[in-house]
Amino acid sequence: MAYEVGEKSQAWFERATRVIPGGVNSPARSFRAVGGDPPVVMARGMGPYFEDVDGRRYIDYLAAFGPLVLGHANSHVVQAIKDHVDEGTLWGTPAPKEIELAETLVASIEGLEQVRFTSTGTEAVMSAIRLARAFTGRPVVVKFEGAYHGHSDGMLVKAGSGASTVGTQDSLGVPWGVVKDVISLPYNDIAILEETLAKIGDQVACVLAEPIVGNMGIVPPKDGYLQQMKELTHKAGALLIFDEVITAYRFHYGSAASLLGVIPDLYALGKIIGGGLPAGAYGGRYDVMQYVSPLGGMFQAGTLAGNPLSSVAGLATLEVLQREDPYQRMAELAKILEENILEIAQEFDQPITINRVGSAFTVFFQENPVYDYTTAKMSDPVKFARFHRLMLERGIYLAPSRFEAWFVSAAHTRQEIDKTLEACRESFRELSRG
Ligand SMILES: Cc1ncc(COP(=O)(O)O)c(C=O)c1O
Ligand SMILES: N[C@H](C=O)CCC(=O)O
Repeated sequence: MAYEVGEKSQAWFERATRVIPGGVNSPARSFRAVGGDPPVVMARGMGPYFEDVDGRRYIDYLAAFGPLVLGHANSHVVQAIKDHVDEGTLWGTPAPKEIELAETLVASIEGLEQVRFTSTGTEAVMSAIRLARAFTGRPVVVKFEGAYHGHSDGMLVKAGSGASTVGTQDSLGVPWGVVKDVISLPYNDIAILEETLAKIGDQVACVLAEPIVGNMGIVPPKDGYLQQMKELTHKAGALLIFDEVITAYRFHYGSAASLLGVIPDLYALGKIIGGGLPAGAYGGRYDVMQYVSPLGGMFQAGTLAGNPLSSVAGLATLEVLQREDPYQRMAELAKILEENILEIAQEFDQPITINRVGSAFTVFFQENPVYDYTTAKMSDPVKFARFHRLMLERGIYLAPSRFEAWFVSAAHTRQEIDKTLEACRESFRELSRG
């Protein structure tokens, strides 16, 4: 039985391709890496479910690429938005909700002494880098292959996520002048970082890392790696930036940095802090943040930054997370998926590796450990594409790329997990038949 995207999805997508390049507003949404377009066009989300425009239901593990830690349309978040929307949508002035959200972030993220809002994670990272360059007076950024830090020019060098599946690893339109000061190193290899900083450390403004990588699939740091990264970075006189756009509030009520015991100089934040509405933020050490305009000479701005509705949705999401503390339950459900998927794959002789941290994991279609971009790329793209389609056919929505995560949300229950495992069993059986 070959899966066919529904007729209404097809019709909507056909309309989309006429007016939107490739029919999608982010390449990560395209199905080109998993057997081709059209993708499914969604009509609504409720709890752990998606419903498409043809009325088909799916269990959702995309979580909109991370923000929806509470699942779709959480009643507390929706009510908070409704309660606030009559006051207006944007003011262009300081406003209570953005201040409350800033206070909440500062109180719960270790080392975040001040914070400035942006509208996206891309801007958050871009601004943190500019700030590090302003503070140190140095040009070079050291980042890691397969990490994704948004789509600002300098970050499209050996990037992961959508950039790695659509062949724009080094995007057209990015001038050499921008990327010549960006160095990409293999993740989890402390010797290479040490060598690099020994050679050119005095030109390095910052070392930028996803502390737990989410964009070549989930790849955790090796023991001691981040601590050594911090020591080497500081020895070179540079700043350490953690891009926690995915990881902040994903694994506990706070940053991954505090879970891992390594606090950076600056953070980039996004996704969960906007509760499903557009938001980003960067911040960290007080002395460094004094360089930000209008206090200091590092200019950064945004008409939509600190958007009242995003602030309200972010605050409501963080309130639920703090009050209900769903993290252990989410991690337990993800663990059940991990253990059973490994068993099922083995039963059908399908070599896979799973990297899981808490409620987020990636199934790599290869049997060796995955600890960097080179090993992540060994995941078989053809098998993943087939698996993706088989799961879709069985009502399970996975991100359409072998380099993304499955996110279990606070709305998932054992019932969805069991249905997912049934679908996995049938899908691996089909895969084993060739
Ligand atoms: C780690 C990380 N940094 C930055 C970004 C960019 O965020 P945005 O898509 O909100 O611009 C993303 C995801 O898109 C991300 O996963
Ligand atoms: N993996 C990316 C972010 O985490 C995907 C989001 C996007 O660019 O659409």
